[in-house]
Amino acid sequence: MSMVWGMFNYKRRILIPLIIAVIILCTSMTWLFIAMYQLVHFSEQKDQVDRQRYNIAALGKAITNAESGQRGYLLTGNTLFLDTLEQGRAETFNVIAHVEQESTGFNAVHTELQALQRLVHRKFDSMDQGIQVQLRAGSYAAHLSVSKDKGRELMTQINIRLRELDGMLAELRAKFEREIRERMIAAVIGAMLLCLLIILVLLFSYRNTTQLLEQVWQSQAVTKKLSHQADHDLLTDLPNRRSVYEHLNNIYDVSRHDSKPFAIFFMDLDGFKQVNDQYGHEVGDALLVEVANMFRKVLRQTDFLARQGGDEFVLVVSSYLYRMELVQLAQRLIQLFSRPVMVKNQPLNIGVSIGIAEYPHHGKQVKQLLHAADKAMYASKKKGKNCYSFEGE
Ligand SMILES: Nc1nc2c(ncn2[C@@H]2O[C@H](COP(=O)(O)OP(=O)(O)OP(=O)(O)O)[C@@H](O)[C@H]2O)c(=O)[nH]1
Repeated sequence: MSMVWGMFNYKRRILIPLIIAVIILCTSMTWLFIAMYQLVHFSEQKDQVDRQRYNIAALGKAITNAESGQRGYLLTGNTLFLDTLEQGRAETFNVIAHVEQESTGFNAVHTELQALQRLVHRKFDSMDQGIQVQLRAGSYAAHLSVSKDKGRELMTQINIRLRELDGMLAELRAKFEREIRERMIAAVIGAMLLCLLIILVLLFSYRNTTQLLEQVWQSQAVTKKLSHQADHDLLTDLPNRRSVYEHLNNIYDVSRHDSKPFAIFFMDLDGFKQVNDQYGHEVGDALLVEVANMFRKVLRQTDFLARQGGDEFVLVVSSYLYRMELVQLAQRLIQLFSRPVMVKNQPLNIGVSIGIAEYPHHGKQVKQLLHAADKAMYASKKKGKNCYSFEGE
C-alpha cells in the first residue's frame, strides 16, 4: 500500500516539472530552429548581394570595354575595334541579365537597375550612331565630337548609377551581416538553453529515480521484515510454530516422494518454571535465547529448529541414514545441560526432555507424527526428565 502511495506521490512530483520541461524544450527547439533557418536565409542573401556587387563591377568594365572599341574605331577606322565593341556589348548585356536575375527580392535595387539599363541602351545607341556617321563619312568626322560629349555624359551618368547601386548593395550587405550576427547569438542562446534543460532533466530524473529506488528498497525491507516476523519467534529469532507446520509439510512431501525417513524431536526444558520463579521472567527470557544458541551450535545446516512455544522446541532432522544418528544427536543435546547454563552471571540448572518420532514408522501424517513426538517427550518426563524417548518405546 505504502509503495503504491509512494508511486502516486512520485508521479505527482514529476508531472509538473515534466510539463514545464516539455514546454521549455519545445520553445527552445522552435527558437533554435527559427534562428538556424534565418541564419541560412540571411547568409544566402548576403552571398547574393556579394554576387551582385561583383556583377556591378563587371558591368562597368564591360561598358568601358565596349566604349574603348568604339573610340578605337572612330580614331583609327580599324574595323577590328568593332569586334571589341561587340564583345563589350555582349558582355554588358550578359552581365545585365545576371544582375536582373539576382536582383529578385531587392526592390530598390531592381528599380535602380532598370534606370541603369535604360542608360546603357542609350549609351550603346549613341555609340552605334557615332559608328554609323563615321561609316557614312568614310573617315574621322569632326562633328563626331558632339556625339562624343553625349557619350561621355551618358558614361558619367552610368558610373553614378553604378556607384549608387554598389552603395545600396553595400548597405544591404551590412544589414544582412547584422542579421546574421543576431541570429548566431540567438542560436547560441537556444543551444545553451537546450543543454541546460537536458542537464536539469538528467539531474532531476536521477534524483527522482534514486528516491524511487530508495522507497522501493525501503518497502521491500519492511515487507521482508514483516514476513520474517510472521514466521519467526521474536525472542529467539527461531522459526515459530506456524513455520514448523509449513516446514514439516514440505519435508513430508519430499520424503514421501523420495521414500526417505525424517524425524521430529519434541523438546521441553526441565526446571524452566523454577528459573522464572526464582530469577524473574527477564532471566527466563535470556535463558531461552541462550538455549536456542546452544542448540544451534550442535545442529547441522539441514536440521530445522523452531520454538514451538513456552519452553518447547521442535527439531526436524531430515537427512540421516540410521536411527543411531538420531540417538547420538539426542545425547549431544542432553549433554549440553550437563553443566549449569550461565545467564546474566547466574548458573542455572536445567535439562531437556526429548521425544522422537520417525516418519514413516510412527505416523504417516504430519499431525500424527507431531503428536507422537509430543507423547514420547512426556514419556521422557515420566522417566525422570533430561533424557530422550522414541515413540512407543
Ligand atoms: N520467561 C518466559 N517464560 C515463559 C515464556 N513462555 C512461557 N513461559 C513460562 O514457562 C513455563 C513453562 O512451564 P513448564 O514447562 O511447566 O515448566 P517446567 O519448570 O519446565 O516444568 P516441566 O516441563 O514439567 O519440567 C511457564 O511458567 C510459563 O509461564 C516466555 O516467553 N518467557
